[in-house]
Amino acid sequence: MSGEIAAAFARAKARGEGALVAYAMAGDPDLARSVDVFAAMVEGGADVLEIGVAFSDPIADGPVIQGASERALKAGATLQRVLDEVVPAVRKRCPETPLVVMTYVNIIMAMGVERYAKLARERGVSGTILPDLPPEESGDLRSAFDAVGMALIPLCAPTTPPARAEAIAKEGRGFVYCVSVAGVTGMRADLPKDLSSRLELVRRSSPVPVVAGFGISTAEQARVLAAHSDGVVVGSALVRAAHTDGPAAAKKLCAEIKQGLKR
Ligand SMILES: O=P(O)(O)OC[C@@H](O)[C@@H](O)c1c[nH]c2ccccc12
Repeated sequence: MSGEIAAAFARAKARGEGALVAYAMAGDPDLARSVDVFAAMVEGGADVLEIGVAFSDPIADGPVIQGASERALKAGATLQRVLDEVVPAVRKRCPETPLVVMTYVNIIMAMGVERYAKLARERGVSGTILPDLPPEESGDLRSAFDAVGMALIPLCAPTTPPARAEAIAKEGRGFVYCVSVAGVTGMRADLPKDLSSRLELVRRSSPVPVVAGFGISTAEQARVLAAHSDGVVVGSALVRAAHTDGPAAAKKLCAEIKQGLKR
């Protein structure tokens, strides 16, 4: 089950590196050119790609990703088109790299959970992240995704009580996503001091790799977090680099952050 994700983390570990989960928005600036961004990030060293599917009300997102979401919606990036056009194209150019879809529950419900699970898996998606999924509903989705061999990747927030974080970690699929700060996505100069201990706590209960995400944009931040996790997620900084200076800039930033992830 979602063996591709486990294999990617294992490959990074064998090289003595933390894994880089690199996020970009499918359809930013348009569907074809977003494929170039994903491929460039893999050339820069990204181990896992997180493919954003735009939603009109992205409550967990800060200004950078909100901007990307608006551009993607204008470019016509629906879930169906992302699965039909972006995922297969990225799959083809980056055959070794696991793909994870990140979107909001409404988008999945609109397609139908079972239909999404089947189609996404067929197209080569290894996991899905849904930040607004209520805990009561996660069991049903997890079962539907388990049935096709796709991971429902859980999130742990700074506000998640330790016992709850342990329970979430135990049910982890693919990897566990530890959100570093309460609030929305976006680059931050400082990350909370207790993040390392939260990561260690989750790691003790998790059968799958544990990554830190939200606010990370530099090699130095990655270096600090790599000591307490299996890797980091970088989103806004890559979205901004690609938007301002194109795919090559996103590739360069991935390579810099990978330097920081070397143990
Ligand atoms: O942008 P940041 O701060 O680097 O955070 C990662 C993030 O972009 C990506 O994982 C993501 C984008 N939108 C989200 C919404 C919720 C959780 C996670 C995400």
